[in-house]
Amino acid sequence: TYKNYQKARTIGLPIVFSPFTTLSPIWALFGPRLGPICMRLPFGLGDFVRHSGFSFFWHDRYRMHEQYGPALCVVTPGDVQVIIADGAAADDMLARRRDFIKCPAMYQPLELFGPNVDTVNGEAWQRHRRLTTPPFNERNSSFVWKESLTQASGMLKTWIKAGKEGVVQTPNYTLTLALHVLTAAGFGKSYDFDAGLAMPADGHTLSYRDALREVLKNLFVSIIITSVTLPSVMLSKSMKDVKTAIAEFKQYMVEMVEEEKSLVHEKEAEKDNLMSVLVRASEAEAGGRNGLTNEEIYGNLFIYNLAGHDTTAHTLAYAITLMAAHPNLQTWIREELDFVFGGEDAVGDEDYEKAFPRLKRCLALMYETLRLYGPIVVVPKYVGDAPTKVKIAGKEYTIPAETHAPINVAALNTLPMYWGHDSLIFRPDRWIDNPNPTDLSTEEHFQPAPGVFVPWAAGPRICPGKKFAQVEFVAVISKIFRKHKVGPVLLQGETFEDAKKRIYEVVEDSHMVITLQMKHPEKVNLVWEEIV
Ligand code: HEM
Repeated sequence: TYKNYQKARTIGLPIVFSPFTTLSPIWALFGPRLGPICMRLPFGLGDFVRHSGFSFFWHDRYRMHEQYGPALCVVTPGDVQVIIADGAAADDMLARRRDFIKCPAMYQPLELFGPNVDTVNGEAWQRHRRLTTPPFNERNSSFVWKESLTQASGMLKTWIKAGKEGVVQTPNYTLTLALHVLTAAGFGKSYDFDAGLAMPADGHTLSYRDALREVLKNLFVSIIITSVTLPSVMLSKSMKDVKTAIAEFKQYMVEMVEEEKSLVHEKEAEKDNLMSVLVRASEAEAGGRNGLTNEEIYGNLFIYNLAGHDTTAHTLAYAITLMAAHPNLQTWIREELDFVFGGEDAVGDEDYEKAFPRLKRCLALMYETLRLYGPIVVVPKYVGDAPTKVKIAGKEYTIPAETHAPINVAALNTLPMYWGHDSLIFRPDRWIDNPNPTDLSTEEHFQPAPGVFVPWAAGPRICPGKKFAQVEFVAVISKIFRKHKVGPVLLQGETFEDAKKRIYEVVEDSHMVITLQMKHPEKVNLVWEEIV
């Protein structure tokens, strides 16, 4: 710790201590239980919890920066972290991918099917990025739009069927929806929203969707199983199921990629899904050293699924749960839906090109949900082999080699200096400039200063699925709120105001499980009704 303290002192930022290193498995395991207990210790002894682990960053929001300033150093026995919540510094760091890399030790576990665009740095990243970004084109967005509408219709039907008892566990539904959008728009495999276990393909024991769902649901176990060879007797039944799902999913990828490659050679047209475009982009370079190996293709196909699933699904779940607390916001969104789909120059539901750009309030709802309940709480950057300089609040600092430099997104999203004194209040209309109730076509989105609002990161490593997620979110919201409304099931003797308070308790009681999610969504059941 003393060595790390000396290293931190050279930086010149405020210093705090934590007994747990950034990647500490012990704290990852016990922190969620021990953290809240430690925080009650007297004399500020448990203060370290606030800067130990991403769940705690989220709960703290901007407060540690109010206390220590735009950046602080956390010294632990294993490393030094410089936590940064300064918009201009974040913008600069995100633009400099060579100076602020992804920590190899942190991302390597995500290579369970192969190296991919999310895990590599340097020249390798450039090659992966060049080939993995073309699939996210407008043809694909149009596909995402249509599939999201279809899935949302199915989801809404199930919700209406739940009647007055209400829908329990809204995130389970949005997870299914996001999975189905990915299987279709990502890989050309469509499923009905309420399909039970799907038929496995020939030679398989699980369907593609069910294999993928099992791997995503059990990511930690999947990582362990793929990184250590454990004898079969040491595996529990559920671990064996995960192992089967991993093998099945891999086999599906092998088959899909092989088939796509043979289609390329038969000169069959490219399809709109991510896999088809990725395989073709890579094949176009095959033979040269610039293509992707099969392992790299599998790695990227998996990372599309991993990065695109929980993120979008939980953002939708938070937005819908919060909307249940705000009937006035539902009216506000519906005003826009009536304007776009029912007004004088009405747009057809399926017309992605015309509808999506006009649904500014729907996208504002996504922005506001991401601001307060975004799935990614920090963007974890790392200074590699050589020290580097960064300007924080106008003053230059040198960050030593091998130092973590997480960008505190949860703090940037809530600092009153950027968002005003109501920064912790959920208010989607803060994103709309020129509000004019009589002419919605003049509404524009508010643009925060560079680096302040970076839920998808920014710069060269910005999330390539940003548009995919936006299109999916907006399509779903436009479908479910067009002719329906949602509210909480009231408990006995409860008023709507009490239920609203309960909703806020549930969304605030969140934690990080790779992404941010509610701990107990089952504490608010939601009733869906048609508007008559
Ligand atoms: C609301 C939804 C989403 C959010 C908030 C989000 C956020 C992010 C963030 C913050 C990063 C940078 C992470 C880092 O640097 O450590 C990232 C990277 C990435 N995201 Fe997303 N994402 C979302 C949806 C998606 C979707 C739908 C896909 C694909 C279908 C996707 C694919 C990726 C990939 C492949 C990367 C790695 C890019 C690179 O390192 O060059 N994401 N995302």
